Amino acid sequence: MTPSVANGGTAVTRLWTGDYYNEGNSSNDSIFDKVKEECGVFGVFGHSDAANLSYYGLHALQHRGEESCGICTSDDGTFHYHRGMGLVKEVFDRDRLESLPGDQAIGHVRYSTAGASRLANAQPLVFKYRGGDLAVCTNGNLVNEPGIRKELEDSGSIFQTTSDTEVIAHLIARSPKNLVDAVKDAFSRLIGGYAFLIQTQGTLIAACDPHGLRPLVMGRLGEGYIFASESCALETIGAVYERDVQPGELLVLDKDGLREERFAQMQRRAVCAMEYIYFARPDSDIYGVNLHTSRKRMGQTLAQESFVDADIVTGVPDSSISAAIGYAEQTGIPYELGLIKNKYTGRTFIQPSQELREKGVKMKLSAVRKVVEGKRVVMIDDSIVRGTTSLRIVNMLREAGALEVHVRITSPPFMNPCYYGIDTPDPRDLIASSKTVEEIRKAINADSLYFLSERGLIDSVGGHEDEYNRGLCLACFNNDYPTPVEFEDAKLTSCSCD
Ligand SMILES: O=P(O)(O)OC[C@H]1O[C@H](OP(=O)(O)OP(=O)(O)O)[C@H](O)[C@@H]1O
Ligand SMILES: NC(=O)CC[C@H](N)C(=O)O
Ligand code: SF4
Ligand SMILES: [Mg+2]
Repeated sequence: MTPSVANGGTAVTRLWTGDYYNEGNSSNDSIFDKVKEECGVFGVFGHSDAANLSYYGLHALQHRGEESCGICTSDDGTFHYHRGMGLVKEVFDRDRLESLPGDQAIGHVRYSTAGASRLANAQPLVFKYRGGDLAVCTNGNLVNEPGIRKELEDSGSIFQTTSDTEVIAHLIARSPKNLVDAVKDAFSRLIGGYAFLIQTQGTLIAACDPHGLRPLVMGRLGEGYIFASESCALETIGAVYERDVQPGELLVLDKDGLREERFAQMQRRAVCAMEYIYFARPDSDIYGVNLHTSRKRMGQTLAQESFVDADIVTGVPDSSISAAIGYAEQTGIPYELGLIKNKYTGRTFIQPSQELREKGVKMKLSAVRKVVEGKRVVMIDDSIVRGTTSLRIVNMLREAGALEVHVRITSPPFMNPCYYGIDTPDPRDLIASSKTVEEIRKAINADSLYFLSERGLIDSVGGHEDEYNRGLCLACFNNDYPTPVEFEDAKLTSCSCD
């Protein structure tokens, strides 16, 4: 699929690699080989240690984005900020944090989906406008951003970045209304999946898209308020979880305290299923559902749907360990540590060539020969995207002496691109888009292969009261996108919204 984007009557073609989604990155094709993490946001309001808390909060969210990070504080009406390429612990040190005073902050860890991975696009983005200072950061992706950007540029806007996040700042700055109404109007124009934090001197605003595609939680630390993409970041700084930011909701904090507002009615709720399957940390809860527990249930459900007689169950670390425990518990087959992940490998995707990438995977994972030798192994992983990881791991287990390797995947076949903040490869490279399950089994050299059913996935996540298929976004599996994703001649053409 090559979607196009409306633009006042002129169709703008959106390409999948290089052109729009990651302009400037196309030469480094290694970053397109996987479904990649998204971004993480973190915010503090009313706590004198805002920068340090943001540092620890972002560190807890590091798995959501390793390319760049930043923190912007507000101290008595003055903004202080720092952004850099790399990990939180590389970009910030004690001196740097001391240079960011204030009792208010927003921070970000980035994995780019729109706009190249470079310093200019690192977030929070910071601006001066007629209302003073303005900082914004987001996790997600704005599907109709190119059209809005074009419209703004045509009427004089000069963009500082190629990040989709910047349009919100322009929309706010151009509005004659007060800040909160300007923000509401701006959000009502955006289509996509997002969790936004917006800061001005004395105000912090948190908002979630009308479908709740991207998670955002609020907690309390003493008198202060904390926002984070995942609840694990609250736990890390000793904050107490209070609630999830609801789809279409706008939470406003200022000198008068917390105000709960809406910019849209909640539409079809569609929380990203991949958050539950893969992205979020197992110690996080999303909408009250713990990630480890739901992944364990996915393993149990997989076992009910596709039992196979074997000697050991092993999970691909780290994301599939919970599911492997569930599969083992359900079947009575012992769970074993058949695969080990090297903690120090880090960002394997930045290695440039295919050859080095393959070495990178070997650097990252190894089979434990003494555990798998002579055994029939059930190997659990969360997803097959291109199929390269599964093939390598199956071969690794065989080379270590496994007699049989049965692959069980805790998601349905990944067949369609994501438009909501997950970086997916070119749709033609998604192995399930062109191969049957049996063909994939052969391609990854497995003795058997089974993908968790959509029904099984929904039941395993649980906690979603909506009717079948209505509480989760499953579009990368079933092509049912909760928002329009194609724009042509100013007409929305692929709307599956209610
Ligand atoms: O079919 P593929 O294109 O190979 O992609 C699928 C793999 O990618 C992810 O792992 P990854 O190694 O990226 O990172 P992880 O260590 O966070 O699981 C995912 O967990 C699968 O294992
Ligand atoms: N992965 C994300 O959530 C990315 C946020 C935003 N679209 C960017 O590319 O900066
Ligand atoms: S398309 Fe897939 S990855 Fe994207 S939001 Fe929906 S479930 Fe998540
Ligand atoms: Mg993996």
